[in-house]
Amino acid sequence: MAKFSFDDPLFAQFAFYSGVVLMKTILMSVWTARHRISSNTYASPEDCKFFGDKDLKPKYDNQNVERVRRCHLNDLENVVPFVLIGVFYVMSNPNPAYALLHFRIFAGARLFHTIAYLAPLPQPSRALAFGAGFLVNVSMAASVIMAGKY
Ligand SMILES: N[C@@H](CCC(=O)N[C@@H](CS)C(=O)NCC(=O)O)C(=O)O
Repeated sequence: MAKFSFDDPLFAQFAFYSGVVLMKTILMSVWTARHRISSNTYASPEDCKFFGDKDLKPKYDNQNVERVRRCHLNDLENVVPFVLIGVFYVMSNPNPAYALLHFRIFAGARLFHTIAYLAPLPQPSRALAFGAGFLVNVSMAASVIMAGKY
């Protein structure tokens, strides 16, 4: 069966979970914009002029906006590596059940990380969610390095 085709169940599962976490990451921009508009907090003079009144000045210290931005950045630090490593991981012929477990744990951990960050939930809930996703990425990267060693 051709690799990198949706006929390959492992690739289709990887694509599904990648799509979920990438969609979540993309939507963080919308969530940031929502907080910016509701609090009149814009980072650039032209945005202040366009969205606010003419005397509005740029602001960088709104706690809600900054929290969503940190959450978005954390997604970029973890979701982008997941998708990149995952491509090589799927090519390395992993055990399908074990691979699916990796994808599910990662997606669940990242969704929970967002809830924990935005709610916010008391620590160590966010740290545990980050740790679970991080370990999945490390495990997949280790498998890729082992499969690719020369
Ligand atoms: N870039 C991260 C690296 C460590 C990390 O990702 N920690 C997790 C668990 S505490 C986190 O949610 N950090 C908050 C953040 O990135 O804003 C940081 O500055 O904290």
